[in-house]
Amino acid sequence: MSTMASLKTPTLKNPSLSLTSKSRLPSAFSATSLNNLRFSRSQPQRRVLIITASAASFSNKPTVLVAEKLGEAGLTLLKQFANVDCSYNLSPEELCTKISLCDALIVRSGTKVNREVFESSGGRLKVVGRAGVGIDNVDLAAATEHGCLVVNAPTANTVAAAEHGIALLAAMARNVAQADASVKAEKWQRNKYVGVSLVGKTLAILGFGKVGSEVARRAKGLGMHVIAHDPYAPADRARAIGVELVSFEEAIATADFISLHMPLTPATSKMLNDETFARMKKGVRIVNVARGGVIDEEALVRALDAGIVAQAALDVFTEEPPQQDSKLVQHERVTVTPHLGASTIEAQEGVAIEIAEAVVGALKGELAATAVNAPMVPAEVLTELKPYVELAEKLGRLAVQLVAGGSGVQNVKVSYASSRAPDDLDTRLLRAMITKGIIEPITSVFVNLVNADYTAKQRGLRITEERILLDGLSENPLESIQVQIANVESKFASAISETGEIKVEGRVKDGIPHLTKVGSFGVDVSLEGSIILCRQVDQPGMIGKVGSILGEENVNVNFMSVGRIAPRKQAVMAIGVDEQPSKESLKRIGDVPAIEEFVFLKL
Ligand SMILES: NC(=O)C1=CN([C@@H]2O[C@H](COP(=O)(O)OP(=O)(O)OC[C@H]3O[C@@H](n4cnc5c(N)ncnc54)[C@H](O)[C@@H]3O)[C@@H](O)[C@H]2O)C=CC1
Ligand SMILES: O=C(O)C(=O)COP(=O)(O)O
Repeated sequence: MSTMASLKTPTLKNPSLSLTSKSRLPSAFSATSLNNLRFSRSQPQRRVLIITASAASFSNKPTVLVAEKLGEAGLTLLKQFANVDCSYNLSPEELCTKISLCDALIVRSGTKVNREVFESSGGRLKVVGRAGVGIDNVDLAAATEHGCLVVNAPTANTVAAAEHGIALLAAMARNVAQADASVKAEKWQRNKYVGVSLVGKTLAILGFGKVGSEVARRAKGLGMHVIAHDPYAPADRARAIGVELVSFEEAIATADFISLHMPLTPATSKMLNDETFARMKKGVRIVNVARGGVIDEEALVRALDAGIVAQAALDVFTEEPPQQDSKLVQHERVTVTPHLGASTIEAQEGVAIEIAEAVVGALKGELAATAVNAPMVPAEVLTELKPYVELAEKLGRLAVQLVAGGSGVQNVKVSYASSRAPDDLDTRLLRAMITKGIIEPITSVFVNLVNADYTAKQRGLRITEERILLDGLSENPLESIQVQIANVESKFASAISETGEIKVEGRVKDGIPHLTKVGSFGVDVSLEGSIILCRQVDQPGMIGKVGSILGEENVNVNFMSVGRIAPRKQAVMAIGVDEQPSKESLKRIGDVPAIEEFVFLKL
């Protein structure tokens, strides 16, 4: 590595590096990333960047494909921001054809959003909104690989699902559906439909999350003894509603009724099977408003026929709709509904609003609070981290532009100096933005919070993080962020630190990100436009000379700062500019005799 490479280094070979990468993006919204700060302030340079990137499409509204019925309130919200295409009952082929014209897709449980959908989108699809909880119909791995955010609506249908669970429980215990069909068939079978009581019976809730705990609360009101199994549920939440958390074994062995409320995952798939049915209390009754796949349906038929399971009430099925001749559906002791758990007027309005807000927010570039395949960061933390998110991306962007052509970037070290305890500072967001800043200027890949780690890994980029714990208490989550790129040469030799890495450091001042160190030189320039870094022999009049070259071309200088080793020795001058200087002006700056090297960096 040469630490004194190329005195009088020429200007950046391709000063429009980051523009070029953006202009390859298929949609204007790709350019917004998950960080909308660049649109929020009046920063001429950045506005130019976006407009140049995709002038035509930026003026257009994004297109949202709503592939399943969504409440009116949600549609109204969407229409204020986007072109909304409500196309229900699309075949998989039709969905794949349409998707390349869409920036967002909203589905419920009836649409399979598989890998083909993401591949067919040609990179345009930026958000999939699941208007409900379960995301087992969305291929999350494929979404993440394609940088597509998946958001859901996790809370608005909780009560509806819990109420349906209770409805099924009571209807099953008293044979309501069977008796209803019998009366309508002009029979009057009072002895046949004698039921069982709920009071005093043990109900085991499997999956003590949002729905499970609401079912528990209601079942307690019915006088049931409620136990629950959930490996991840906090015991105090269970205790608070008088529910005992027990092992899976104890739950299934002691329950008179079992109600399922876990997500469908590889771990929960066919959790109830021949083996587990065999360990249940004879005559157990089962309710499933979670997902059909958590039960081995053929095993359930066997358990019903063997009398192990007395009755089942099912809202969900492995295949939806199930086959007409399904033994399970047709079984006399099975009550079925067509996936109605979330289907109340109230829940559907709530879900529609929840998902519309999440999708619009994501399209605007805001960080989603209900992201499924990206870190979920609480809103208050997001607000606090916002300027640091911008700082992180810009430091990454600056650091990579300092790398000399031909040196592959592989090892990046990020140091966060903070007085917060490590648990109090979530750096995933910052790491993702540094990754974005590093990768985007040198590739055509679009990086966001969703695919940052995946993209870094794909490209062999290793990002290690270090926490520097500062003494004392500070209101700021972070004091500074430092980005170092190891084992590379720099086109601006002064950016190489004493230890041989390219080093840039920054901090947030009054809500604005600042560059505070380049190599071993302290500087102070706000990261708001682009930057010219010059190394010079420290002497009076330098700021004036460079300033007047830029002034002649009407390039507005927003900040200048000089960091020197010692008076009249070497110094690094950082100049923040609002407009991009012409090549001629940059050359004239390079020709100033005292300037030993310089570089122009786009933010
Ligand atoms: N039928 C319908 O229309 C509706 C169905 N649902 C389904 O209900 C289920 C629960 O939804 P929410 O309560 O909102 O989700 P949630 O995420 O709040 O709760 C799920 C709970 O399951 C637990 N869990 C995970 N693995 C488990 C395992 N191996 N054993 C036991 N528990 C386990 C989790 O720790 C979590 O506490 C989901 O599958 C969802 O898709 C939700 C709404 C409507
Ligand atoms: O939210 C869920 O997980 C549900 O199962 C509800 O599904 P739906 O939106 O009614 O197709």
